[in-house]
Amino acid sequence: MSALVVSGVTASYGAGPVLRGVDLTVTEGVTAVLGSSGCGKTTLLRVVAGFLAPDSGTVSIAGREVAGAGRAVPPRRRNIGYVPQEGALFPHLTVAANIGFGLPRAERRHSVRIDEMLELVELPRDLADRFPHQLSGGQQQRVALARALAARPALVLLDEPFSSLDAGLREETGRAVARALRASKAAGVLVTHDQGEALSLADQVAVMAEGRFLQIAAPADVYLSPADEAVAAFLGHAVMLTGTLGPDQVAQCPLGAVRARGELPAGPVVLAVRAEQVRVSADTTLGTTATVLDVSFFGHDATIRVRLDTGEVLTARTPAGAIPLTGDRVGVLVDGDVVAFPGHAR
Ligand SMILES: Nc1ncnc2c1ncn2[C@@H]1O[C@H](COP(=O)(O)OP(=O)(O)OP(=O)(O)O)[C@@H](O)[C@H]1O
Repeated sequence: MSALVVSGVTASYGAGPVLRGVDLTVTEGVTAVLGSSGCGKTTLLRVVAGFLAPDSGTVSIAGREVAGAGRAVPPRRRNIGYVPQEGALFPHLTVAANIGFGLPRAERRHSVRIDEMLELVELPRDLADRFPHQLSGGQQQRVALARALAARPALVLLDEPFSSLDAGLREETGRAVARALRASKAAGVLVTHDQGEALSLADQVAVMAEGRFLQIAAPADVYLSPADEAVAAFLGHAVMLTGTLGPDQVAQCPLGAVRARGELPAGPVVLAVRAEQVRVSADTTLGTTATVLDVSFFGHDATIRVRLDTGEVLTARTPAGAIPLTGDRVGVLVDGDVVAFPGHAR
């Protein structure tokens, strides 16, 4: 049985539609809803949680329809947990009382269940008597998840739960939260605009733009086989180049001859060139000549923005090493196959 089935959902706040026909099935594991700011991610969570009624479509949780034609099961009866952006723990309650708040009244004082939940989210038991302000941001988010999981929900909704944490803590907390969700057997829907977070933590990534899902697939599939140009451009910040594909699946484009991935008919194509596929060489006799516009050094690697002599601007991500300087003349090459889509005849 699916933990969540969203079918043909449209929703609005009175004005124009925000969700424009959304379908999503979550069976188990973590599903990341990934999209840029304002595309409707939080609105979808609100509809699933029962804080906003859909204008049309249905929502079923663990096999039971909770929203649809004339039906609106209230949030507390939906068998879901909710983890908001900044945990929203009750400041005047201890960790144990916060976690207990998610439990039926009879179970609230059972420290066994509270200990179990602390263990599940990988926090030491001696944190039970602390107050939220005595915890780090990452610990607070883990307690918020423990509270959400305490009542054994079928589904946990997480709305940008790591956005207030710094980079290192974010990764560590994200992994711990994903482990706890899997161990609890609750399915999770994680809303994020962070691609790395979505690709690394989720079993399924649902890419949203303007109130619709563009693609729902495993992380490697959305990255390596994007459904369309919009998904390709959004994930991995690909640069789109137009080209002409020959019968041998080799396309001629501003970067010279590049091999197109997949089987496309010969003719105009759009090529999605990812930064990690672009290589910059000090030897201008290699590849296509370009001028370095700027360099961003990140320690483990660097990104180099170049302008080809034909005018196109693209970004190369290279290991830190021989990094050129702004204004240098370089040769630009492409490594590996490039994702291609049918182009438009001009
Ligand atoms: N309470 C509201 N009343 C009116 N419009 C709203 C309300 N909440 C959100 N919106 C609008 O609905 C659209 C989608 O908002 P939503 O919060 O779902 O986006 P999001 O993808 O979660 O964005 P973010 O990543 O910035 O949180 C936006 O255009 C927003 O301005």
